[in-house]
Amino acid sequence: MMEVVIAPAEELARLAADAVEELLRAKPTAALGLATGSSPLAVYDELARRHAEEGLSFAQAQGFMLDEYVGLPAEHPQRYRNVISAEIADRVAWPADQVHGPDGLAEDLPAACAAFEQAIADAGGVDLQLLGIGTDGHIGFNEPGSSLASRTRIKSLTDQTRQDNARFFDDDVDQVPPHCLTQGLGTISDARHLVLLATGRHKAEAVHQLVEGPVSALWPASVMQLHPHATVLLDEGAASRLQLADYYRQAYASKPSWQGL
Ligand SMILES: N[C@@H]1[C@@H](O)[C@H](O)[C@@H](COP(=O)(O)O)O[C@@H]1O
Repeated sequence: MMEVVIAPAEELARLAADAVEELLRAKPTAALGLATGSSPLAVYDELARRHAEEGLSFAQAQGFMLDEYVGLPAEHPQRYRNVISAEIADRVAWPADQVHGPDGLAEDLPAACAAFEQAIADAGGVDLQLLGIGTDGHIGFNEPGSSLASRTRIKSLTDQTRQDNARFFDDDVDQVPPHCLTQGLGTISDARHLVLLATGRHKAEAVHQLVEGPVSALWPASVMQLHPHATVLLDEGAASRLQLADYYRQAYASKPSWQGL
């Protein structure tokens, strides 16, 4: 089932944080899937606040990153492991050995991908996966053309994605690595709950294809239509091309208050 929620960005971040908090309070050892990019930042801010002010604990939780660049030096601030440490893990005192990612510096990259898949399996699978979406419809770094059944592997980034991410690399597209490791669409789909956040009109076409397009490798996020529990959190801009927006609003407005995401 896919649920679409259209609300102001602050409310979306609170809703996603509520889902994480509810999970952690019920299952302190839960496995959380962590996304990079701008989209989840407000969620991480809210989780950090709840950790500091309300005692929300990540001490027993496991974290699994979605993706990583290949070859960025260990200390590079844009290495996703460092981004995740700075944006969430360090702020909530999450023990570093409980936050896992595919190793973009490994000599043997396929072996690193397999080890990461094994770590997810050993943790019993991901309970809740946070996601953003690229303007070309990627989730993780599963670019258009990705197999809907793919597992963690090496991918080449599209020019579009490298241009989109150049803002994190001094606006210099040549500094954006051409390759990455990413959870596959099959890996992501195995998570028990998918929570995707998208804000801004530049995401509107990708969001329309995700929610209302045909399920197709051309718009990789559309694989979420096959998921039994997917939540899509959108602001007005990101929702601006949805054909059934009024229906989604009505369904959410009439939702029983006891029902979470
Ligand atoms: N690899 C990441 C994705 O995991 C992210 O969801 C997406 C959107 O990024 P943003 O949230 O900054 O728009 O692109 C990045 O390249």
